[in-house]
Amino acid sequence: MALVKRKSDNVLLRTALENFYGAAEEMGLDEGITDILAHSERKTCVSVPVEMDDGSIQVFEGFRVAHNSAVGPAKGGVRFHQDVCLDECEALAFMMTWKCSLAGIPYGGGKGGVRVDALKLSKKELERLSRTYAARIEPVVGAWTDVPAPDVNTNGQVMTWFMDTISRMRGRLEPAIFTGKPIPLWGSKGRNAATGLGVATCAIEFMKALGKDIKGMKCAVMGFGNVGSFAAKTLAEAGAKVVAISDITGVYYSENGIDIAKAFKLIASNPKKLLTGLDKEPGVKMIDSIQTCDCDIFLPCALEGVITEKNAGDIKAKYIVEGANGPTTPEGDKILDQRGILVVPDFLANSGGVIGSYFEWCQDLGGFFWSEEDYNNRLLSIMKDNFKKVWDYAQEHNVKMRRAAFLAAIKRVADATEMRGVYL
Ligand SMILES: NC(=O)C1=CN([C@@H]2O[C@H](COP(=O)(O)OP(=O)(O)OC[C@H]3O[C@@H](n4cnc5c(N)ncnc54)[C@H](OP(=O)(O)O)[C@@H]3O)[C@@H](O)[C@H]2O)C=CC1
Ligand SMILES: O=C(O)CCC(=O)C(=O)O
Repeated sequence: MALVKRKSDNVLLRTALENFYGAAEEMGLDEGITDILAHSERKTCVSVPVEMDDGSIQVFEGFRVAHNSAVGPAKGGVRFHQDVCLDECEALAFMMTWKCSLAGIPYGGGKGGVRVDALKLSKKELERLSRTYAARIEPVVGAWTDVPAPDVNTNGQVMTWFMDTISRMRGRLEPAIFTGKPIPLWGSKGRNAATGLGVATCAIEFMKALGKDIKGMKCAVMGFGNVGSFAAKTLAEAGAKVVAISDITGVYYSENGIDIAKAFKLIASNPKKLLTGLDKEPGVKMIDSIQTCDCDIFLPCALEGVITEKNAGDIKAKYIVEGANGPTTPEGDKILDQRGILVVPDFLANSGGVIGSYFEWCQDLGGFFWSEEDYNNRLLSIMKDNFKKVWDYAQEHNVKMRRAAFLAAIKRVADATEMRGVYL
């Protein structure tokens, strides 16, 4: 029977599936294996009732998806955001499978989330939400089954509530179920900065591969959360000029470069970690769109679907390094390609986070912790090797880096699936 391709109205799932099917077809992947890999192994939906501070009850929707575990346990973050839905979690879990495969680490893909405007919750409400979500997904997570981590609006504190709740339920400490934990609680020195450091390292290696120097290059970083802030910091430290940064309060631009250390101080002093007030700094002004601002390298590090057919034609950057998951729609991608704008794809550029989580998981299982220097040296060495692998393949076969990365990533999972058999 001919392969019936899955479709979705969700932009992220549609993008992920289209990219996957395109690569699977190009590599001549068996249709049965293609169909297995186009589906998720497990999709869990839970309700998350929370007692609010005013005594009322609100019920939120929660999800956890394990896309594929042929290579190893599912691995991927948990997102708290008002747009979270099952299709979005599935798309992100799907992309985690390819990310872990490309990175050469022993995991499949997972992702989860709660549909909630996290910024509207008090700390106590956030704790109750986190603990109830953890309790409800308890049957499907574990150090050898599915290992969650931070993503949008979750952090080390949330991972601690998750870990503590499940440890209490199981009557034993379960540190290796969650990564991205604080350092005193079985976390790793280096994990907090790992994703942004990896994104910036890809940008630096990218410029090197093109025979250019990152020093003085104008960079615009969208999103100043975990990924964007450390990407901007690393780029600035490497001598790049970070001309624009943004968060939900707007886009801050300075042609002389934003003082990233000041931006860090500002978010540290803001209860919601916002950049409010940065425009009061000398030379900084607010602009409308970071996507189309004047820069050499654009690094989307916030949310998905921000480069589309509506703005891809106006992008001034010549290079894009995708820190966020799924920032470019297939239509946007086509326009970037026609315009000769080169893109380092998300699941290569932002893989430093999950590679760092893998280090933390290894350390938790062994109860032996590394220095930050060891952690970063290993991380950078893997990131540079992986960038080179994808770059070289793309050059040799005259394909885009996104296609090259998909081809390499799918092969490892398809081989594992075939060798283990389809009855997983
Ligand atoms: N954390 C990790 O280790 C990894 C994360 N990723 C991906 O990176 C991306 C960012 O994640 P992460 O940094 O962890 O999330 P955070 O929650 O730490 O930060 C998200 C940032 O995006 C900003 N943001 C949200 N909406 C908008 C918008 N419409 N315009 C501009 N900025 C916006 C937020 O602003 P504000 O603070 O004002 O809300 C915040 O600065 C996501 O796609 C995530 O899946 C990928 C790999 C690993
Ligand atoms: O650290 C991890 O396990 C996963 C991080 C993540 O969610 C991602 O890479 O998108």
